[in-house]
Amino acid sequence: MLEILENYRDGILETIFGNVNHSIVVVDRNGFVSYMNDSYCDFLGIDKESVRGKHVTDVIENSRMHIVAETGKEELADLQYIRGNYMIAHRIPLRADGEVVGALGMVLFRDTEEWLKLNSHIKDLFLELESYRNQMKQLNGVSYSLHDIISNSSEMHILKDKIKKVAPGDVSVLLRGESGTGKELFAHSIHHLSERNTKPFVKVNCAAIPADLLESELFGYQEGAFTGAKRGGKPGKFQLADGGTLFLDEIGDMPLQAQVKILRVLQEGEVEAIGSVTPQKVDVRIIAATNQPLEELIAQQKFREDLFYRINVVQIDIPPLRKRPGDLRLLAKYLLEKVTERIGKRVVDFEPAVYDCFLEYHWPGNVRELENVIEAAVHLTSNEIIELDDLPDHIKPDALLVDEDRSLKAIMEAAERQAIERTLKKVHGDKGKAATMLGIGKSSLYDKVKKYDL
Ligand SMILES: Nc1ncnc2c1ncn2[C@@H]1O[C@H](COP(=O)(O)OP(=O)(O)OP(=O)(O)O)[C@@H](O)[C@H]1O
Repeated sequence: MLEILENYRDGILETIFGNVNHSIVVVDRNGFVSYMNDSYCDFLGIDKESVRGKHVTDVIENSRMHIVAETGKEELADLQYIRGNYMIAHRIPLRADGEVVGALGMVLFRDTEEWLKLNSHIKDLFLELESYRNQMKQLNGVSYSLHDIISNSSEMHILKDKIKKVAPGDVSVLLRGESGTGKELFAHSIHHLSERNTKPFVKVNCAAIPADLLESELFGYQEGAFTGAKRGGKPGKFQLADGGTLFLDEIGDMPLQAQVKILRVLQEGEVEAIGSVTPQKVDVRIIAATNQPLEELIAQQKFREDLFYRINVVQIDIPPLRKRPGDLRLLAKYLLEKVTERIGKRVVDFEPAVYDCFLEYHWPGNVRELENVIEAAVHLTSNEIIELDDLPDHIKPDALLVDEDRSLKAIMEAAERQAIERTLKKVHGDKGKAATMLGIGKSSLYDKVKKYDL
C-alpha cells in the first residue's frame, strides 16, 4: 500500500483533485509544495512543474499553509489577501499515525466577487423564505412546522412519519403526552402540512378559560345575549377557525357541559352562538391534546365517551423526554443555541458531566424544563462552557439525597428510582440483568419500573 502511494502519489492526487473546480495545494510538514492542481496554477498564473518543491510562501502570497503544517490547527473559511483581492480558504492539517505530516489548502472562492455573489444569493433566498414564513404566521397563527421538532430518536422519527401521513386528511387527531413534550409543536405541524394551511389555526386552552366563559369563547355570542355582551356580538373560536384547524389544548379539563355542545357541533357541522336562533355552518378540523388519562376520566364520568371516540380517530403518543435519551444531546445543543441567541450571551457547549447529568435526570417537565434549566445555566455561567456547578441543584444526581426539606420516604424513593434507572441504563434495559444486579426479584423490579414510570 505504502509503495503504491509512494510511486503513484502524483497520479492519485491528480485523479482526486485534478478536475475539481476548487484550487487545491498540498504542502509537506516543512511547508514545501508537494502538489498544486491546475485550477490553482491557472489562478496564480504559474507553471505546475515549477512549483513542486518550492516553499509555499514563495509561491502563494500571504500563505499560512506552512503554519498549519507546523501547528496542526485547522483554519476554516479564512480570508486571505492574494492578487489584489480577498479569497476564502480552508487549511487542514494532514495527519498520519497521529503526527502532522503536512497540510491541505483549498480555495473556496477566488475573489470577494465570487463569494459575495453566492452570499447575496443565499441571503436573498433566506430573506424571501423568512418573509413567507412571517406572512404564513400572520395569516393563520402557525409558527412551527415539522422541521422545528428536533429529534434523533427512532421513536420521534416514527411519529413524524405518522404525522406526514395523517396531516393531509381531515381526520381528528388526539395528541397525548406529558406536559412539555411538544404536543403544540405537533399540532402546528399537522396544520402546516394539511390542505388547510392557508386558513386559520386557532388554539383554545380549555384549562385556562373559566368554565362559565368557555361556551362564549368557543361558540361566540350575539349582541345583547347577556348583560355586558359587546356591541355587535363576538365570534367564537369555532367561527374564527372556519376552514382551518381548531386546536383544543388540555381537552381533559373541559367541563362536561361544554363537551356536550362541542360534540353536537362536530356531529352537525353547525354552531349556535349564545343568544342566536340560527345555527351557522362551520368546517373545522379538530386536533386535541391532553396529558390526562382520558380513559380514567371516562370511568369517573368526567369525560364523555362519545366525544372521546369523536376526537380520538388517530392518536399520537409523544414519549416523555426520559424515554428518548437519544434526543437529549441534540435537543440540549439546539436549545443552548436558541437561548444564547435570545439572551445575547456567548456560551457554546456543555462539559461532558453535564450531558451525563441530563441523561440521569427524569425531566418531569420534559423539553420545556430542559429549556428552562439551560436558560438558568446560561445566565449563571461565567464561561463559554456550561459546567455541572451552573446547573440548578435539584437536577444534580446527589442533590436528591441531601435535600433537607423532603421526607425520609421521598428521599428513599428518589434514591430507589435513581438506582433502578442507572442500573437499567448500564444493562441497556435488560430487566433480568438489572434485577440480578440490584438483588431483587424480576416481578418486584417490574412493579418499581411501573411505579416510577421508567
Ligand atoms: N422536539 C422538540 N424540538 C424543539 N423544541 C421542542 C421540542 N419539544 C418541545 N419543544 C419546546 O418545548 C416547549 C414546550 O412544548 P409544547 O408547548 O409544544 O409542549 P406541550 O406538550 O404542548 O406542553 P403542555 O402540555 O404543557 O401544553 C416549547 O417551547 C417547544 O418549542
